[in-house]
Amino acid sequence: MRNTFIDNISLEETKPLFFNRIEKYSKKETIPTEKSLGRVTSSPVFANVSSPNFNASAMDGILVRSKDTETASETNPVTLKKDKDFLYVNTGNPVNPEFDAVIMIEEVVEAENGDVRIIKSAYPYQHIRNVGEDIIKNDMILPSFHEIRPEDIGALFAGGIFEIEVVKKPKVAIIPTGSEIVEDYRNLKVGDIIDSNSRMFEAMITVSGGEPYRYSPVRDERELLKKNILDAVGKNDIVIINAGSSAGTHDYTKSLIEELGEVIIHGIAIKPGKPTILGFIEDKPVIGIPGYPVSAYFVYQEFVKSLLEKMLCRDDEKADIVKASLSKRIYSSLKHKEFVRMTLGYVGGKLVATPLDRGAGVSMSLVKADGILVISRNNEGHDIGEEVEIKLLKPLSAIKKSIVVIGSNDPIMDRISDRIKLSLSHVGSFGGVLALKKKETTIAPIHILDSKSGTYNTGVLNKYFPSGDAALIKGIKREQGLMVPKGNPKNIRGIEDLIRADLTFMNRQRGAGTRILLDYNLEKLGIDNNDIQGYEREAVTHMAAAMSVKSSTCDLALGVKSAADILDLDFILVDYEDYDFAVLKDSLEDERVLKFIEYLKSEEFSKEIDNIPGYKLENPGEIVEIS
Ligand SMILES: Nc1nc2c(c(=O)[nH]1)N[C@H]1C(S)=C(S)[C@@H](COP(=O)(O)OP(=O)(O)OC[C@H]3O[C@@H](n4cnc5c(N)ncnc54)[C@H](O)[C@@H]3O)O[C@H]1N2
Ligand code: MOO
Repeated sequence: MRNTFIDNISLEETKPLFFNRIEKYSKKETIPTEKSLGRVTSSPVFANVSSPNFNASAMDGILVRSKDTETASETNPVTLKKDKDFLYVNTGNPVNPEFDAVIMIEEVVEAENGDVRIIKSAYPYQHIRNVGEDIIKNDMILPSFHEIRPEDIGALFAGGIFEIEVVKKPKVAIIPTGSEIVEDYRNLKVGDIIDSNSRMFEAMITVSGGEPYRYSPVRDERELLKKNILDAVGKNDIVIINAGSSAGTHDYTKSLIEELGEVIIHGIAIKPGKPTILGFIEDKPVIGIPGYPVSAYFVYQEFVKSLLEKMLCRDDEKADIVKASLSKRIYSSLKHKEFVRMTLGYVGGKLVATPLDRGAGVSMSLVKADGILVISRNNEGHDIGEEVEIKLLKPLSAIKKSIVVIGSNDPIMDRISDRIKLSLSHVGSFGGVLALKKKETTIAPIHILDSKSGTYNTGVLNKYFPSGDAALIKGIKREQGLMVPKGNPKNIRGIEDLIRADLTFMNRQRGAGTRILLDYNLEKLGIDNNDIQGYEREAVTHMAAAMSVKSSTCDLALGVKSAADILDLDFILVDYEDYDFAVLKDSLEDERVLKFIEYLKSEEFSKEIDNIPGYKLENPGEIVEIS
């Protein structure tokens, strides 16, 4: 049976319908204070003892009676008799009740007979810490519903609190569902998906102050899922059911929540996360979270995190927001509110935001994201260059360190970014040149062949930066060639074979340097594009092109050797090309760019390249001026 009806209610309208039914969580437990980090107090905590609980010297020196010192001055020093008028004391020692002040040892002149002379009077209670200076017995150390921090633990111990009553961690059951979901990565069969979401939920629940309880993936069988849901509801405070939320034939979550309790919402106007289900069974919140990892992340953030915050009376944590200029146009549908993962970086003092992959299945877009752009439901998107607000996922100080790199893609960039923080966006060589022109990137990796001169990269910069404000940082030389299945079963020899009727090709997108190299070679050989099957099909990265060969979507594609190697494909060399870094001359003074150049010139980089077949170096880091 399919779920046919899915609501499309806004996130803003949904929240009160759900959260108004959630009550403050009242279960408590007493735990050792040293184990209380991150826990939430259930009631105010009052001190058992004062700190200090005696009058204590605040300095190393002598204990005196202040009235004995009243007349002391440089011209009229006062002598204090050993054992009678003063006692030696160290910082923290109790103050003998006979005395009422401390003079620091530096201000004391010691005579040979053991007496001392002082030249300054001491006022009553000078350098004495009174009983309870820090904490007085019965003072409130922490209020209720306070999240305990390391400094709180210190104060609790000082106040004699060795055990503390805290709110119990709400128990959150995670039930991953789907017959395709497996727990082991070995022997993966076609169709198997590793259960990654429930591992992410476990960590998120822990961060939110809950106690996760993860079930093993449940096969798509209605009765089995029902049994697991009932078990989870019996033992937990919140139940998350992952996947099976949509309209598939095996999506039982909604009908089971309906059967066992009540469904409040199925379908929210957000992307990703549309088929979310919110309901209650035995008054316990039950949330059906969509299966795609990115949908799972956002639905957790919007509902489960807020739920735990509300139950634990924690402040809802609001991300910091920054304004940034968009480096790409973003379209969005009026049907939903959208959460777009973005990378951020400073280019010439301006914060630039670039969207990452928007697919709900691309969990790496969350790993790479510096922030989130929320596009509201009544908004069709944003223009290139428009100023937008981004919710930060990383501190701005970390974002300031990274260099924005927009342009052509090469697997070597990931390796460089392991050393020098790069914020990478792959738009092809020409996209990089245009981004540089518009000052939206600091570095543009390019490999553009000038078909007249047969040289790389300088031609295009001469053309686009005629006033000479660009420069080229020499990068690497890489082998470009035909990627074909292992063993080259169709016996492909070179570019000339592209017109063979038994071969289908996969091209790269317009503007990609690899495509220009292809066209250059086709022209040299006098081949017409129209004679190539698949010329119009486009992959956006070398890896995507290699993947299409690996998955038999095509017979061959043009790309770099490293991509072919990663996927264990055969490779037929076409040419070496120059993969260099275009920059604006100004940024040659940017500290981050200087570090990048230094790394290209380093022994470490040269060793790294030596280990990867298909690359060679010729003066990496050298600056070529564009006249
Ligand atoms: N006809 C329609 N089809 C779909 C709709 C729709 O409205 N009409 N909505 C789409 C949207 S949007 C989403 S989101 C998904 C949600 O699907 P389900 O929640 O039913 O989840 P599945 O289809 O079972 O899985 C989706 C995807 O996620 C993977 N997955 C599932 N569990 C895990 C896990 N524990 N760890 C990692 N990955 C997991 C699963 O294998 C699938 O690839 O429905 C669309 N379809
Ligand atoms: O809304 Mo679904 O959550 O896009 O992938």
